[in-house]
Amino acid sequence: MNNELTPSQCTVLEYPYFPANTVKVIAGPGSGKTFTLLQKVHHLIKEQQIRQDEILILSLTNKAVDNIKAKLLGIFEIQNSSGIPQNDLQAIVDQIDIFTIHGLANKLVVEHEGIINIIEENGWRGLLKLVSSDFWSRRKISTPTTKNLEMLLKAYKNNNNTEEQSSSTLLNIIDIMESCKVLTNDDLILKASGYLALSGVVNEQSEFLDKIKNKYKVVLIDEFQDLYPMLLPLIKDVSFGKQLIMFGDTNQSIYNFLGSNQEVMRQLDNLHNFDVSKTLHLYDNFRSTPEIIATSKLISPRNLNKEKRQDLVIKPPSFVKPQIYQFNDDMDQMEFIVSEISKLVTSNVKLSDIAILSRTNNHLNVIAEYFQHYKIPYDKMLTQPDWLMDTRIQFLIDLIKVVVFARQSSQSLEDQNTILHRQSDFSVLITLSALKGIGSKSIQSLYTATMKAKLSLWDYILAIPQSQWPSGISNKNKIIDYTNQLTKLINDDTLWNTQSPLDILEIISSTAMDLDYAPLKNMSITDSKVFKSHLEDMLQIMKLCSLNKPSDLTLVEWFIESFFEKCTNLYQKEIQLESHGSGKINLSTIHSSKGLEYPVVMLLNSASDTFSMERNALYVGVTRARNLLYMININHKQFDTQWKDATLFKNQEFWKYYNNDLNRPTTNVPGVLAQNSSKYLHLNNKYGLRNYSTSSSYINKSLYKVLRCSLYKK
Ligand SMILES: Nc1ncnc2c1ncn2[C@@H]1O[C@H](COP(=O)(O)OP(=O)(O)OP(=O)(O)O)[C@@H](O)[C@H]1O
Repeated sequence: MNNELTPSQCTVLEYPYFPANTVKVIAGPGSGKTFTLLQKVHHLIKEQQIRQDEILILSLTNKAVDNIKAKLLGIFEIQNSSGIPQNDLQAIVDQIDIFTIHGLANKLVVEHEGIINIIEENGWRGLLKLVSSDFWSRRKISTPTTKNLEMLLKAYKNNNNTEEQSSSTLLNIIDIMESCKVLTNDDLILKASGYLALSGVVNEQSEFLDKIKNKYKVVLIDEFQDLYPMLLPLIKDVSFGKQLIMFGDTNQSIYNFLGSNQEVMRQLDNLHNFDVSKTLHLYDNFRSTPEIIATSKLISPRNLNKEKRQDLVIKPPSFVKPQIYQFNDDMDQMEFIVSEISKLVTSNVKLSDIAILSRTNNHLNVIAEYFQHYKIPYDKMLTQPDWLMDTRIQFLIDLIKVVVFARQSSQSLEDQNTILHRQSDFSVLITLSALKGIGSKSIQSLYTATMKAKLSLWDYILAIPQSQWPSGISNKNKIIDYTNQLTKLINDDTLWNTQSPLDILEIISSTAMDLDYAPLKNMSITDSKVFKSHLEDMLQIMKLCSLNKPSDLTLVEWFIESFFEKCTNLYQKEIQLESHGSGKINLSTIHSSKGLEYPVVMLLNSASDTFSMERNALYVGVTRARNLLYMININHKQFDTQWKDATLFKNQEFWKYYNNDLNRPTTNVPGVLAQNSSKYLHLNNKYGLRNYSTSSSYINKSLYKVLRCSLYKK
C-alpha cells in the first residue's frame, strides 16, 4: 500500500475550512475513516491555516484514542515533504488535543473542583452496605447487586422514579458521593456540561474551559455512531461555532441500549445552519478480503457501498472464505482454538496477528485462564491497567486516602462541618466495610449516627466514646482497632517524611495485614504471585510520582493526587509499544476492538451461550478481520452450517497473499503444513496440548476433568 488517498478520501481532505458548520463523513469499516481523519488533521495544519492547538479530536473509547495517538505521528512523518526535524514534528503532534469524551469532561471538572473520583466496583460495594435489607425487600429485590443500586440511583437522579423521591437512603448515598467528590460517568458528563453552559467571563483558572470556548476551531469526532443522548449537551457546547467533522458508520452502532444515536445525529446535523452542513461518503475498503466483506454484508442489510465506481479500492480475492465452527462443549472449543493457533504459528503467523473477540469480559476471562494453563502468551485489552483493577490494591489505595484526608482535615483550621472534613468518608466506608465482621447493619447505624452528629465518619469513630455509639453496631472492638491502627499511621512520621515508595508500600501493606484484611491472608501461590506483580506495578507508579513531586506535598499526598493520571499515561505508552509486534495473542471484547484491525480474527461465543450474537456487534467483530476470519458458535441463522477449508494450511497462494498484505516477505511461506511438522509438534508441547489431550491416557483424562471443573463449573 502506498498510502495515496483515494478520490473520496481527497474530497474529505480538501473540503474547505469555515467556522460554524457540520461535515459528516459516512463510511463502512475499513474504508479509511480513521486514516482520513488523521490525514485531515495534517491537511488542516499544512494547507488550511489551522494551528495544531486549534484542533480537538474526540472519540468514545480509550482504545480508539490510543489508536489515534499511536498513528498520528506516523502520518506527519510520511507527509513530511519539507524535511521538518523529527523533534519538531513530535512537538506539533503533542500540541494536538486528543481525548475521550469522558477524558475531556474529566479535565474540565478537575480544573474547577480539584481531584475527583470516578466510582468503581469497590465503591459501589461499599455504598451497597449503606442500604438496609428493608429497602430492598420493599422493592422485591432479594439479592441486591451493585448494578441494582446503580440503576436505582440513576433513575432517582433522572427523576423518572417517583416512588424513590422520598428515599432518605438514596439521599444519603448522594450526599456521601457529593461530599467525597465521587462521581459516576454520567455525573461527570453532566457536571462538565454545566461548566460549559456557564456563560460570561471565563476566569483565569479556567484555562481549559477558555480553550474549549474560544480557541479550538475544528472539532473532529471519530466513530460518531457511538454517541448517545446523555453526551449530546456536552458535544453541542464543545462544537458550537466550530467546524465539526464527524466520521462514522451507523452499522457499527453498538450502544443503542444507552439511547438513540439517530436522535443525537439529527440534532448534531442541525447544530449549525443546515444549508452549510455537508455529508460525504468513503466507499473503498482497504482492510478485509472480498470474502470477509461478503460475509459482513450477510449480517448488515444496510449496505453503504452502493457506489459502482471504477476507481474504488478493494483488495483482490483471497479465495478463502471465513471458517465457521460449532462446538457443543467449551473444552472442545478451546482445544480447537489452541490447536488452530499452533497451526497458524507454524504457517508463520505472528501471535500478535491474532485477535480473539468475544461479547463478554467473563467469557474472555475464561479463555485467559485457559491460555495461562496452556502457557500461551496473551494480552487482554482492558480499559484500565490490571493492577488498578485488583481489589486488594484498591483497598491499599483507599487506606492511603483515609489517612491522607483525615490528616489534612485535622490540620485544617476550617469548620469541622466542611466538605474537607468529610472527604475521607467514602474511603472509610469502603475500607471498614471490607473488613470481616463489620456487617451492613453496623455500617448503616454508624453512618446514621454520624449524620445526626454532623461529623465525618472518621471524626465520629475517633471522637465519640464507644459507649455512646448506637446499639446497632456490633463488633465495636474491630472498629476501635481500625481507628487505632490508622491513627498510628497518621502519627507515623516515617510515612509522611519518606521519599521511598518501597517504605510507603511496606507500611501500608503491613497495616492492611494488622487489620486482618482477609483477601491478603491465605492466598494461593498463584494469587500471591499476581498480587506481588500488581504491588510492583503500584511501586512503579509511586516511583514516577516521586520524580515530579511538588515541594509542598508529601509523597503519599502527591501519590493520591496524581496516580490515576500517571498510570493511564504510562498504560497508554505501554500499549503503544506493545502494539508494535508483541508476541502475544490479543484478547478483547468486541466493544473494545472497535476501530482496530487484525490479520486473523477468531470471533466466538461460549459454547454454552445459545443466544445469537447481536447483529451490530457481530458486524463489528467480522469487520475487524483483514485476511482470515473464524466464526465459532456464533448462533446466527446465516452461519449455522459448519464450513471448514480443509486446504487452508496447504494453500500456499493464500499464505503468500497474507504476507503480501502485511508487507512481509513471501519467501518464508512454509510448504505444506504437516500435522507432524517439527514446529507444530514443538508448539503442541510448548502450549501443553499434550498434557490436556482428550484422547490419551487415564492420567491425562483426569487432568482434563480437573481443568474442566475449575474453568467451567465455578
Ligand atoms: N489511502 C489509503 N492508502 C493505504 N492504506 C489505507 C488508505 N486508507 C486507509 N488505509 C488503511 O486501511 C485500513 C483501514 O483504515 P481505517 O482503520 O482508517 O478504517 P476505518 O474506516 O476507520 O475502519 P473502522 O470503521 O473499522 O473503524 C488501515 O490499515 C489503513 O491504514
